[in-house]
Amino acid sequence: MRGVWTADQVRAAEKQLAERVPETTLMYRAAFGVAIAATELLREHRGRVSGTRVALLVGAGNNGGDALWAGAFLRERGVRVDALLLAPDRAHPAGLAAFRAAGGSALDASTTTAGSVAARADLVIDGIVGLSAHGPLRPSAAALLEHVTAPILAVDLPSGVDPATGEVTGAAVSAARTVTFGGLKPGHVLGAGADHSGHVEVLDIGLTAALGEPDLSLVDASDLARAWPVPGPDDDKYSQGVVGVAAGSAVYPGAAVLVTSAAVRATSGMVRYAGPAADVVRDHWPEAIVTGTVADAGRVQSWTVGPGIGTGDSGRDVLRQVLRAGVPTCVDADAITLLAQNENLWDERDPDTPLVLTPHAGEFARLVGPVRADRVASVRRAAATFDAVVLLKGKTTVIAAPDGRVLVDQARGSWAATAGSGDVLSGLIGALLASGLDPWLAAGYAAAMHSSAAELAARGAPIGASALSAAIPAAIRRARRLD
Ligand SMILES: NC(=O)C1=CN([C@@H]2O[C@H](COP(=O)(O)OP(=O)(O)OC[C@H]3O[C@@H](n4cnc5c(N)ncnc54)[C@H](O)[C@@H]3O)[C@@H](O)[C@H]2O)[C@@H](O)CC1
Ligand SMILES: Nc1ncnc2c1ncn2[C@@H]1O[C@H](COP(=O)(O)OP(=O)(O)O)[C@@H](O)[C@H]1O
Ligand SMILES: [K+]
Repeated sequence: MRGVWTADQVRAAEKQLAERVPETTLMYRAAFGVAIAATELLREHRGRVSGTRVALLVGAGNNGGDALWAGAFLRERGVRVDALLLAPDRAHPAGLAAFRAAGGSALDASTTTAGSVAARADLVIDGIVGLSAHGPLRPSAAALLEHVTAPILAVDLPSGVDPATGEVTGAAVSAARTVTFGGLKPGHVLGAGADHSGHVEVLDIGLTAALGEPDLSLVDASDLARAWPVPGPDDDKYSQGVVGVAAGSAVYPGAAVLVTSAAVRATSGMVRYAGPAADVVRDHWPEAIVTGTVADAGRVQSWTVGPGIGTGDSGRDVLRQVLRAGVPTCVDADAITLLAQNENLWDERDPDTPLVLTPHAGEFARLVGPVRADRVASVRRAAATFDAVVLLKGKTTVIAAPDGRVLVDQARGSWAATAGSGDVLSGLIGALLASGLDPWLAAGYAAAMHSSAAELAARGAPIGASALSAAIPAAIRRARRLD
């Protein structure tokens, strides 16, 4: 897993390090890394380094200091570097002195020539604001940015992106690449921040070891490869877990088929379907064992309940029976709405039964009120409130455990935004729960595999949920590096 640390954690690590390493040394290391990345981008886009033009957008703090020092290094490589100072009186003094000593030219960003300097650059380095950013870019920085056509290299974070939430509420830098220090920050991986950051490179600069436990984690392909259950020599049809699917209705048989499809494809465990769409499910998935009711389903190691069951009496009865079964359960779609509308249904749950709730934003609002701008905080709170894993869907999927652990899955595209794709996700989660995975990891791994399957299925053109489901084996192969 890749860790993500908050600005406060980075500052604490810096403070701890300050006893041994002077602040200027850290800045020097950071700036050197920025300069190297700049030379790589120049070579990529202009075919050379020497003789190119770089413009620095320099704000009032240390982020601007990093940019100025990087500019000084670039001067040594024969680059013409202009620093556009957004707060000339507060530009980092040592950085500015080093930059000028190296032959860099600095001008007030409010002068009329600043725009044309920004427009002529082969590369722009964004040192406007970093960890201490609040709100969108100030108007002066936003106006300057409008002149830029060259690729932008962001120092630490793309300016205008909220470092804590990834939120973009106005003008913001869209970087081709971001060089950050110590570890990833929430602003790189959440919401619009992920797209604004471009390719993110993490430089240790001596901070990483002092960061402690990450605030959030990202699932990477190696986690999926290691943890995804595949049958071994001693496995049989029961040993990877039996998944129960309580989904669909006479009106919505498709939901039952989609959940079942994902559960069948995710692992080699057995799938039992229970509900009014039994015939339709059998027609599509002869390997599933089907019955008309949850009571007749037999033993399972997990349930997925909700998609297409409706929010009326019959749906309520289904949910009640599943909650009483006492096995790990993925509660999705109509089952979430039922829980929101009938608080007494919570009483049916044995407190030891792990639940994974998988709301989209609308269902989340029904459960606990609207998702706040700080999505992670919202989901963390909900997970603690319900003593359940809560997975909030969207391009950025946030998965929180009741103990506060959070996983984030950032989809590379939005191809999964199609009807029924949530049913596929809940089928995947059910299969991983049945295999015995920790519910938080089950939800996180399922979300990551789901977005990978969406990307593979789409390859640049819209898809339906059936195609997404059909790409699950390819996504598993890709994670296991077997494609
Ligand atoms: N913390 C660390 O360990 C290290 C930090 N370094 C650099 O230091 C940066 C943090 O520096 P600072 O704490 O001085 O603060 P910043 O440079 O992030 O911000 C400086 C000032 O910008 C202004 N500002 C805030 N929001 C703005 C907005 N939306 N638009 C325009 N201006 C805005 C504020 O007045 C703020 O105090 C990091 O991002 C990184 O680049 C590096 O030098 C290396 C080590
Ligand atoms: N804009 C988006 N980009 C990427 N993935 C998305 C986007 N919107 C939704 N998704 C994903 O698609 C799925 C949609 O689930 P859901 O809203 O329950 O749809 P349905 O009820 O039609 O199945 C979720 O896995 C969600 O994370
Ligand atoms: K920046």
